[in-house]
Amino acid sequence: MADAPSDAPKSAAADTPPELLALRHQIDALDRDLLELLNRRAGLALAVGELKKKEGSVVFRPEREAQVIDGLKAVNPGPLKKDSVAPIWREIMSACRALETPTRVAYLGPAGTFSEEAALGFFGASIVRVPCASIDEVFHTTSSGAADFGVVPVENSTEGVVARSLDIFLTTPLFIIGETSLFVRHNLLRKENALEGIEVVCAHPQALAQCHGWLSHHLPNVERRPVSSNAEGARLAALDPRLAGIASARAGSEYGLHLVAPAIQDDTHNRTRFAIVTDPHRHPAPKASGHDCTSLIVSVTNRPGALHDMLVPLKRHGVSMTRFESRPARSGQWEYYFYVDLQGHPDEPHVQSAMMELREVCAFFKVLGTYPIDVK
Ligand SMILES: O=C(O)C(=O)C[C@]1(C(=O)O)C=C[C@@H](O)C=C1
Repeated sequence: MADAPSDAPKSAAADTPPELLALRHQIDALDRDLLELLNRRAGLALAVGELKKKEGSVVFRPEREAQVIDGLKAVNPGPLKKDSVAPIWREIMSACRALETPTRVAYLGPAGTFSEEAALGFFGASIVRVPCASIDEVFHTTSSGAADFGVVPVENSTEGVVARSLDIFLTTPLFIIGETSLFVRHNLLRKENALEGIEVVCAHPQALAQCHGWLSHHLPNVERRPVSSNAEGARLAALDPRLAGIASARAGSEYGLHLVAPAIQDDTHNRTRFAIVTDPHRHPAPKASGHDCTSLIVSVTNRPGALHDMLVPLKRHGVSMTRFESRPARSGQWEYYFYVDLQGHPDEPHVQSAMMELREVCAFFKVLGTYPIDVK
């Protein structure tokens, strides 16, 4: 006779093959060891925090965090992938940092923007989020002291520079202490799971431009409405079924929208680079980490050979230029500001000499910051 069905739920273990159970047992034991080790690490971070408080020095040390990650990647024996090291240790250091002091980070909000994702990617999740309504507000919130750091987009691999950020860099008292970049995957989001019936697509102008080809092909007669951020577009789409937004999948789940069409950006390798800014009166420039970048804005007077003269000191001292961007100076004279990234740190003698000579030939010379190159 068959057994009478029992109402009692079967224990998960009863169904699990013994081999799997044994492996999970080992994982559980290691997780407890890891937790113990992480707590010991957190205790040391707390002691570092006390020391820093006594000395009156700042908690966040981007160069130290970059060195910790670089060092671990170099000795990682696997099978954990090298690329997994940075995100794991960023979170560990974020949690340790939060024990020392809260880190308030301003970025272009609302919740669900790529800027928020960049902030979390750089600082880890243990931060106080300060979403702002515009790039201008991110700078303002950071310089007023309402946030310790600001995260602003500076360039996109499809669309080029983020002009507003570069223009503000010209006059802001803030400086750059870090950089991070993100793969930007745009998705069409909507309340209804269909393309039919969409009357307006709302997104940040950069996102509309990055999806121009897809929109022209699939929604040729639909209005494209620029809004302050992609997450704002998603928020609006959640309020009105005639609207669709273009934003991250995270923004879609944040606002309860269907992902009607995934990855609609024209360039599959679409990346955005962000700068991390802070107030130099409250935070010192990062020390040399061994893999650094120095960002400058310079201009030269409009005369034959001026640009060539600018490059000579870099060549003479063997300093690589990894970025060269021009923006009109708005003088009406066809004059330009050049946004230049140099490889290295001003504490390195060859970089210092090149910068001193460069300053001599420039009509305008501003150091935007020096910081560890993004470690992934
Ligand atoms: O080494 C320090 O200065 C610390 O405060 C510790 C620690 C870490 O967790 O490793 C935390 C925050 C800093 O940004 C750098 C590193």
